[in-house]
Amino acid sequence: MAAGQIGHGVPPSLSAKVTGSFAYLTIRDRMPTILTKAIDTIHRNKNKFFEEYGEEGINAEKQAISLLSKLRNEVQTDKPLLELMDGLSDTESWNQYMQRQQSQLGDQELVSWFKSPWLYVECYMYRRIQEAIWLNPPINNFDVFNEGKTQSFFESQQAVMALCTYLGDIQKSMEKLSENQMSEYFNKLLQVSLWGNKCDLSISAGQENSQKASPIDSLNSLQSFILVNDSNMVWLTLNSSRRLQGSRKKTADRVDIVLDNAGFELVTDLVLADFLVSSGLARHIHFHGKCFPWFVSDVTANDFQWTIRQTMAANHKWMSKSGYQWQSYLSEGIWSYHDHPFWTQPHEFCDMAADAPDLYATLQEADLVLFKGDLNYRKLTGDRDWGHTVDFCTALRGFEPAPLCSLRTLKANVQVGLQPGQGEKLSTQDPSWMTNGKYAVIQFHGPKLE
Ligand SMILES: O=P(O)(O)OC[C@@]1(O)O[C@H](CO)[C@@H](O)[C@@H]1O
Ligand SMILES: [Mn+2]
Repeated sequence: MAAGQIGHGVPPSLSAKVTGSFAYLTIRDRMPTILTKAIDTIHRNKNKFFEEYGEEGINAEKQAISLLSKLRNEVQTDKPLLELMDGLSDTESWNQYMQRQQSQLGDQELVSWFKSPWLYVECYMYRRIQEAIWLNPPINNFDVFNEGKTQSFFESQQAVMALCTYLGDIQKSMEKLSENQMSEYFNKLLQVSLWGNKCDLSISAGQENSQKASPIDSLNSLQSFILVNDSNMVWLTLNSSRRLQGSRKKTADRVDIVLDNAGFELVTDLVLADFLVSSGLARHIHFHGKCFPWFVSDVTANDFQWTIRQTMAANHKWMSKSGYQWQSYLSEGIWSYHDHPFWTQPHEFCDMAADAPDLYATLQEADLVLFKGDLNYRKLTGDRDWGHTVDFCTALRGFEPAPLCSLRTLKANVQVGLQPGQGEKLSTQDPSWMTNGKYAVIQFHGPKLE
């Protein structure tokens, strides 16, 4: 059992209270750096704002920068968190969440950056960045993280082409595939989507002169870094709902993908989704993205559409073919993109049923929900100080809208569902195993099928 366990068997939230912890270093170093970069980006776009909006654009740029500099100062000096002032549809809910955090803390101290749960304050920072933009028309549609996202897409072109070619090859022989071959391809594309979450893109052959043009080639050498691999359960879940079709099931087979990052990772998710549909493993895919720019690289509706348009426009046969295919899935309603304010709120997912019952009900319609990335894992497990051998099911604390699977490379120090001794062994071999992005999990929760 983890140190610091509190009542009802639920361990405390990770927080910067613990000096030197990953949460502490993130808030002390990483978050101010992200704010500085956002400020620089706005400043670099000054001329563009002037060309588009004249003096008004320049004034908005100055105002937004001033709000972000103030925010950076609040973080660095551990000021109390402030209520949001922008009066948007989620403002009230954020302010109520702050009250909730305050009541948990008691009257002795105020909710602040280094004292409150890391998950909460980190999410809050991204909402405050957005407030600084939204409060400043006419630049209120500006995405401060857009440049990084598009750059990540362009830098991984080689890997994207290789992946689309691989998908095209599978699809040419799809009719003749045995069950075994099908499951092999499924596992490969699931793992490509998993490693797509490794934000340094080292899986991609994006580097110059690389012989390994395909991310598929790296999979074997990465295999031993997958600490929990429940992909067989995911495969069985997809196949069992296929068998049930037409009998007990009211709705068509549906897989939901709760997206994480734009750039190469999004392409790996689209390729996986294409395979699920073209192989008949799923009939519909619902993608879930963010309502506004979030955690630097997360997918918004704009990023989603942009990525598909870019793929269509590529000067590469298989890549553009994939892009056109994806566009037609969307226009035929086989694929759909959804966003919901809950994905850009700070709640642990165990709160979803009570705090976003409509979203919970939507997920309940899926046969399988894939959660991409580290932040989703933190929210699944509540970003708490769980022992490594605690069951994934225990850490989910009742969040089970449908069979679900987390595809995550480890970038934060929460990891459950390991074998006894596994965490200790890793800590000796590689002390930063939980945060260096080298390791990953494919972790499933749902009915156990044979
Ligand atoms: O969810 P993702 O994109 O895989 O990762 C998000 C992330 O970069 O942000 C946090 C640190 O700032 C960590 O949860 C994680 O490292
Ligand atoms: Mn992300």
